[in-house]
Formats: sequence, structure tokens, C-alpha cells
Amino acid sequence: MKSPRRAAVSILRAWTKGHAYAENLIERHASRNDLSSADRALLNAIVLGVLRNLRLLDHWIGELRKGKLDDETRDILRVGLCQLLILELPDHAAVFETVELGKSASRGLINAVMRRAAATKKKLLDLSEVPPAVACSHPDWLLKRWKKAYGKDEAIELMLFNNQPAPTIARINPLAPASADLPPAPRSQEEDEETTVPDLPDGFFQIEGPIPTQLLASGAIYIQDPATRHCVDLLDPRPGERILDACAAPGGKAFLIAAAQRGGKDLICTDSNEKRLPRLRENLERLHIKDTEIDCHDWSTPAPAKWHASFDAILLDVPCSNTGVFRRRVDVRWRIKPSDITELTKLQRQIIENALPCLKPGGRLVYSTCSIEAEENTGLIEALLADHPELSLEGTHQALPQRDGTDGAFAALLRLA
Ligand SMILES: C[S@@+](CC[C@H](N)C(=O)[O-])C[C@H]1O[C@@H](n2cnc3c(N)ncnc32)[C@H](O)[C@@H]1O
Repeated sequence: MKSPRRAAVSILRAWTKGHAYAENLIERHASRNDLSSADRALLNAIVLGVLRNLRLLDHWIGELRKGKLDDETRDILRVGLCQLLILELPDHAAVFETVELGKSASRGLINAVMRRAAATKKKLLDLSEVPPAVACSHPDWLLKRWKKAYGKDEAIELMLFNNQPAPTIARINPLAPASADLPPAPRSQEEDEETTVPDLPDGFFQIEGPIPTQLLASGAIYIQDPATRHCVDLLDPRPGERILDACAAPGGKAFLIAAAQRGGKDLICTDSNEKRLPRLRENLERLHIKDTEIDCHDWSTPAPAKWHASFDAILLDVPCSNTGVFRRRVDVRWRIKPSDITELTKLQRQIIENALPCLKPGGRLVYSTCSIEAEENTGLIEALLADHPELSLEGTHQALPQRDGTDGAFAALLRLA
């Protein structure tokens, strides 16, 4: 069995080589190494802590040691400094365990850097002279963009928010048989003041402590951030309406639509990624959503004729830059580039153009993203409206992490004449 610290280094090595998303790597390594729940929690805290604080950790490494480092030693030091300075684990454990991770040739160097870090902790943790994008570990281009959009103070608040561990929030499934364990006791006013999640809407609750696997497995609950509901609230699906959820996998919003329709028989879910369809199907079945049609379709291509003018309402929860969910998808900030946003807006527009013919006259379309970039949201909708006089904008909702304390999300409700 591998130690969680050693597994953390292996994950970072694989992540740097671009093999997979951090969350998937953590899951894979934790299962492969048969980690206990405490070790799994430590592994999670270290890997996510390193990825959230990557730039700051490298800044500290630069302060503590001049000169080049091989990639593995750098990853070991990132893991060590994360334990010492971010997770605030006891000095002796952080130093000793980190030295153990190195090959014999690099142990002397790791030991020296870790001891120096422990001895100068207070100075290292004083970030008053460190530029905000380094102190908050975000790429410069993103900070520049957010300063322009939200002002400097909010941009910094947003970066700080992105570095906080996200609470786990679940939605109770109204389609599941009543469970003796649900609903959880409503929170009192005083308790609400203590939670990190402001004003949870009806039907949502925060999971504190271990994940209630039984409730998840029986479909009594589904884990999702409250911001996911805004687009479905705008869509306002009614029982009996024929509804398309075009980019549906893994099914979080399909669940909300089916819950509003009191069943899934009038819902059609599609996704272009065939590999994501089994998980979508499993999720819907577990959530007691029956008879929903699931198809593979790429909406960057024209819709099949059978779907033309056939939906009362369409949800387009399009692929996006994910800039509203950085606290959950901790490595995305290091992967996306400004040009990705431009490319994504082209795809988003194509998806809308190909879905529009599928609306019945008078039908509704909700476009939604988990991005907080105007180009993918209001900018795209304005351009669309300029080219489509037959569409009218009936409402929008923008959730901003730094203002709303939830994931960032955008939704716009359009109606066809
Ligand atoms: C934001 S996720 C959807 C999340 C989902 N609505 C939910 O609530 O669980 C975007 C989805 O769009 C799919 N997708 C990407 N490009 C697409 C395209 N051209 N046509 C259809 N689906 C696409 C992706 O495979 C991904 O599953």
C-alpha cells in the first residue's frame, strides 16, 4: 500500500504530463492503493491544495532555493510545502515525510529546503509584498480579465473564493420514495450563520461529514451546487411539455427538469460524447427517472429532421470555459488559454444555431454556462439576438461566486416568436 504522500507525488507527475483530470487521478490512485478513508482525505487535501496553490508553492520554492530542480524533486517539494504552509500540518511530520519521498540523491536538498521553510514560516506566510496573482495562484491573464470585468477588489475576492474547498451540497430527489433519513432537519437561523453556504434554496442541503452513500445509491439525493438550478428555474419545465436537454451528461440538470415534470417520459437527453452516455443513463435510472430517451448527437452539426419544430422547451447547457467552478475543478485554471474562450464561443453559437430549428413556434430556449466570462454569456446572447429578430430575451441570471457564494453560472431565457 502506498502512502498518501507518495500517491500525491505520483498524481502530480501524471497530471503534469497531461494524462488526466486531477479528480479522476485522485480517485484512480485512491482505489488502486486501497487507501483508508483518512488517507484518502489526506491525499485529496494535498493534491487539491497543491493545484490550488501551485504558483504560490513555486514562488516559495524559488525563495528557498536558487537554481534548477528536476521535475520530481519540485513535485515532492510542492507536496511538502503544501503540508507545512497550506495545510499547516506539524513541522516535524511534514519535513520527515517529505524527505522520505525523495530518492537518496535528492534527500539532502529536500531536507535543507523543508527545514529552511519550517524555520522561516512566518516570513513566507507574509504575502503582503507578493503580487496577487502569485499569492492567489492564478494565471496573470485571468486576473487581468477579471479586474477589467469586476474591478480589482472583486477579482481578488474571486481568486480567494476559488481557493476555498467547496462544500458538498445535495438536492433531495422528489421522485424517490420517501426515505426515513430525509429530509434533514431544517437549519435554524443560528446554524445558517455558521455555514459557508448562504441561503440554501428549498430542497438543497449541505452534507457535513461523511458522504451518505446509502442515500446516494438509492437515488434519494444527488450532489449538485445550488447554482445548477437557475437555468432550470428559467426554463420552467411543466408536466406534459416535450423537452430537450441537448448537452445532458452526466444528468444533473436533466434530473431537475424531470423533477419539475414529475417524471422523465417527455424529456429527451442528448450528448455528443458517447462515453458519457452510460453514466447519464445510470444517473437517471438511479434517480428514478424512467422512460427518458437518450441519444448521441453532436449539436455542432444540424439536427435530424425528426426533431424539427418538436420541442416546447430546450436546455443548452453548453461546454464552456468553466471559470465559474474553479473551486471544484481546481486544475482548469492551469489548462485554459485565452484562445480557448474564443474557440468555445464559436462552438456555443453553433450549438444554439443548430438547436433553434427544433423549437416549436412560441417555444423557449435556455442557454446556460458555468462560465463567468461575458463573451460566453451576455456577449454571445447579444450577438445572437442581433442576428435573430424572431427571438426575444425574457430573462437572464448570472451567479457570481464572489458575490453569491455559489458556483458561477449564467442562464438566458429566449423565446421564439
Ligand atoms: C456542461 S456539461 C453538461 C452538464 C449537464 N447538463 C449536467 O447538468 O450534468 C456539457 C456537456 O456538453 C457535451 N457536449 C460538448 N460538445 C457538444 C456538442 N457539440 N453537442 C452535444 N453535446 C456536447 C459534453 O460532452 C458535456 O457532457
